[in-house]
Amino acid sequence: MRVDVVTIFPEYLAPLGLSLPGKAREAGLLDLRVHDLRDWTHDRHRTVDDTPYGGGAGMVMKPEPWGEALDALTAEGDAPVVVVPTPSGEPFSQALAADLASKPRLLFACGRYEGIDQRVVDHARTRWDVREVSIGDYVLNGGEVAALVVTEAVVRLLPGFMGNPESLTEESHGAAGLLEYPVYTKPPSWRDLDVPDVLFSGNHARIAAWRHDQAVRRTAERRPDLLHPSAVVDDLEVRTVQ
Ligand SMILES: N#Cc1c(-c2ccc3ccn(Cc4ccc(CN5CCOCC5)cc4)c3c2)n[nH]c1N
Repeated sequence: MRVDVVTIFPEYLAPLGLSLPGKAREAGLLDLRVHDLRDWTHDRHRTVDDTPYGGGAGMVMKPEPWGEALDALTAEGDAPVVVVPTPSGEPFSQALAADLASKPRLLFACGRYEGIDQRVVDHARTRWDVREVSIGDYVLNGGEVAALVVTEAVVRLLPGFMGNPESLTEESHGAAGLLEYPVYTKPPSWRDLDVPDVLFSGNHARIAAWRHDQAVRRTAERRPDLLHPSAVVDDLEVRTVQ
């Protein structure tokens, strides 16, 4: 997968060179290219913003640099999905991450200030698959954090990326749609807190049942919205009503 990120803060994307995305790049699974939007300006001050039509606080990102950047970056290679982080976007989800992971190329348009001139998105929609995405109901100062979040969530789903693909199926918001169960490691007792006995039983069926019950319990308590409406939570044991 090729991922292009266009931003006025290229250094913001440095963490993508670390940890898992970094390994993906070394393994050739991820071709990450970060671009400075100001490379597509032509004035002495490398201007990317201007005052908003209609008045209001703050500044808006000018369309011209974005148009030139998208033209240049899409002149070669696969047609990208253009991902535009925005507070007004579609909520990012594991399902959307899986959809994006199936694409050959993503191009993140990271805005700042009060956002990007709407005509940039409108014009992009005439040429590419555009996804306006929000990573949550809170306000950030720009799209770079979202690009980091979406890239990590997508890259870890790429075939051959995770050492143990089985771990992907057990995850929260994964196939089961439940939150993850509690995990433990050595020592068996720590500050008078013991690891649950079932995990020492060697009985894999019992352990699996205990883990499922813990996941159901946790989901019912913290994220009941993730439980299917047909599910009946009885003593925190979820049974789907036939
Ligand atoms: N993903 C994601 C995000 C973002 C995000 C993503 C991209 C950009 C680019 C600029 N900003 C700053 C910004 C803040 C607030 C507002 C709202 N406006 C309403 C009308 O009055 C003016 C203000 C707009 C732009 C961004 C924020 N925030 N939260 C998420 N989950």
